[in-house]
Amino acid sequence: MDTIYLHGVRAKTVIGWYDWERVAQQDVELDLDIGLPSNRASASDHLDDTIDYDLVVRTLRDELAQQHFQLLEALAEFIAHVLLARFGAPWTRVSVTKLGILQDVARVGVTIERGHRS
Ligand SMILES: Nc1nc2c(c(=O)[nH]1)N=C([C@H](O)[C@@H](O)CO)CN2
Repeated sequence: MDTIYLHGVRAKTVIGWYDWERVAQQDVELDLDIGLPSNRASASDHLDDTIDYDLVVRTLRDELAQQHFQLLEALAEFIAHVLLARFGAPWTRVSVTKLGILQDVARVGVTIERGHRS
């Protein structure tokens, strides 16, 4: 399966288990591997035959800015659902990272895989 990757995508959302985290948006970093429904674009050289990664980033930033989550797991699930249901990806691996939220821990995050990879 051919894939698109988008690594190090910054987005803003309300995310956190604790009340103090839910008063403002935080920056999160997304690492996305997105399976493509076909490899048609390799031959056709046409954007309509693939998943537009620019549209993926704009869609996710817009959606996340309007949502709120308690856990990184739920945020990752939401993103995976958008990629599978709205963009037609057959498979995705989604990593979501909080930056500098824990003392002396640079990055903490969650990775999930959804769909089927052929
Ligand atoms: N498995 C998880 N553990 C924790 C999460 C989470 O999203 N998944 N979140 C928190 C807090 O929100 C943390 O970011 C700040 O203390 C704690 N544990």
